Amino acid sequence: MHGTGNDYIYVDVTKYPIVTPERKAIEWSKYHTGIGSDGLILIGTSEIADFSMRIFNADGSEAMMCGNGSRCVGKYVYEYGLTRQTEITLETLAGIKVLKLNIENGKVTSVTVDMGTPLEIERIRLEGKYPLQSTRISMGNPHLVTFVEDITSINLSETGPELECYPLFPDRTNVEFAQIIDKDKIRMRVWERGSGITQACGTGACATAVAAFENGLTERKCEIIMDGGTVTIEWEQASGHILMTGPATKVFDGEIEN
Ligand SMILES: N[C@H](CCC[C@H](N)C(=O)O)C(=O)O
Repeated sequence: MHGTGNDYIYVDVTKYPIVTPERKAIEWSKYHTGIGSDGLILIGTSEIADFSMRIFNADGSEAMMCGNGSRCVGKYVYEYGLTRQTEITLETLAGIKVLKLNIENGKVTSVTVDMGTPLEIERIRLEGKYPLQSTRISMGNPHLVTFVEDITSINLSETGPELECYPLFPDRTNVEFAQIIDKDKIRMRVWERGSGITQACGTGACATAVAAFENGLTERKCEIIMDGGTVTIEWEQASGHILMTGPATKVFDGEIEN
């Protein structure tokens, strides 16, 4: 399944337990010898929510949260008959998220996720090879957002891995570059911690929207246009919560030796 092109392998571990998800994420994410994906997402039970989700990047590292993945989990549990609810709570390492499913003809076409509040927001000046004025934001997972005049001038393959491992981030970070198109429209590209350049990043879209508003560049609600598609982010003034709305798409079902 994918959310705006950010594709993961989804496994219902209540039916198909996976003993070494770190290893399987590496093995199955490979494009020529595996399935090919940005990582592996495990759907499970929860004592404190309707379902649980764990997300492993393509390098096997486990992350706290996956925005695009959470939308696809909502689609999965509804369309595979694990629930008839259209509002679902999902336990993640970044806390419980609330999903509102948008259903058309029995299919989940898009999902609105309450991503909670941004945990840390800090403007920082990077020194050295990339002297940048950036904003560090945690959505449960770490993000470094840098606004540029022309996003096509950024060589993400070169800058991404350098900034992912910048000394300020002991656990590495996701890296977003963004260009303001309008007060409610941002073009963003992402180098993801543990997966490299992906088509989109849900938590990264949230971080980008928060950084833009904090820097006075946009309104509280805006579209984040990424390589693989667009999500709508609203940072609610009353609750302080961030709402992310975007598509969820199933590509195929398959079987693989575990
Ligand atoms: N690479 C991220 C996890 C996946 C997040 C992203 N795919 C999303 O949609 O939020 C990290 O290590 O924090």
